[in-house]
Amino acid sequence: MNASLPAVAIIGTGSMGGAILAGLRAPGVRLPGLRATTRSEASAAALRANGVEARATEHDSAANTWAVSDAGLVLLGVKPAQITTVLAELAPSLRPDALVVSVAAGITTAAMEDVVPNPVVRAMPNTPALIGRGVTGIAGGARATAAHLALADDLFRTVGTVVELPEAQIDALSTISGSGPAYVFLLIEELTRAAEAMGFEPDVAALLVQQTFSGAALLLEATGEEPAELRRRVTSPKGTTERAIAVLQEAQLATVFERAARAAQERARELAAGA
Ligand SMILES: NC(=O)C1=CN([C@@H]2O[C@H](COP(=O)(O)OP(=O)(O)OC[C@H]3O[C@@H](n4cnc5c(N)ncnc54)[C@H](O)[C@@H]3O)[C@@H](O)[C@H]2O)C=CC1
Ligand SMILES: O=C(O)[C@@H]1CCC=N1
Repeated sequence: MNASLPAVAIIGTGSMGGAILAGLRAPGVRLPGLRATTRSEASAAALRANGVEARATEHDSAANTWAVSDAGLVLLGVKPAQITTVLAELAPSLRPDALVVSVAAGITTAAMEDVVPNPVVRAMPNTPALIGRGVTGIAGGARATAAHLALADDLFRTVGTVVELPEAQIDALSTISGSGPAYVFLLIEELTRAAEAMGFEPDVAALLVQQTFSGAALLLEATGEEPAELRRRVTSPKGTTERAIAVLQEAQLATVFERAARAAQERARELAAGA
């Protein structure tokens, strides 16, 4: 990945902020500065041990303002409930031309624009970003120009694929790809449990299931075939898979994911309302 970015500040370097930090430190990404903050001193120390300029907010009330003072791009990786408070804290120290990018679920660009005069982009990445295989939806707020969206696109392309879409669709995207890795891991957990119930030792069960998931995902990617066609090739007529698929379909698998996604979307609306 080749990208040239302005100085970046990551405010809240946890699972998601940390994944993006890793992308920014990949070979081929050029940026004049990178500063990161976390709440706890222990995690800031871990970042520093890894060569990152980092400070913690717990005993250092200037940590966040220090991080953003020279930044042209400010990534907010704190929890949704903290976004407006943290932005209000940053406001006096933000460069007027700095682009603010938030990955917080539910929090709209309008809510952030009420707190700072800067351009704002809302983004929804997912955790495979940690290995450069994320997919991120991005949407610009009222002050974001095409150049700001291009900058956000460059940022998230360091950790995978980027999709630009209207902000009204970001919550929906979050229910599919933002939360999606958790759905996949739940399926892996449950199939592993089934393998153990069939008598396999836990390590063998884990190996069988993990290789099956990663093999199937890679097969889908490598062949470019439709998943339904790949499933058909496993499901021999009158064979064993057919029986298993019938049981899964009886369990209303066809609707359960839509219901799950709608529940996640409702929670995003609650987060937007501050609940
Ligand atoms: N985990 C995921 O799969 C995804 C998370 N998100 C969003 O990412 C955001 C963070 O979520 P996670 O990374 O999962 O949480 P996390 O708890 O791992 O990270 C939050 C980070 O913020 C730091 N922090 C807390 N208060 C702070 C402050 N005042 N100043 C600076 N840093 C502070 C914490 O020390 C921690 O490092 C949330 O808004 C979430 O909606 C978005 C997409 C996917
Ligand atoms: O669960 C959450 O709220 C965040 C947003 C999408 C994935 N994790």
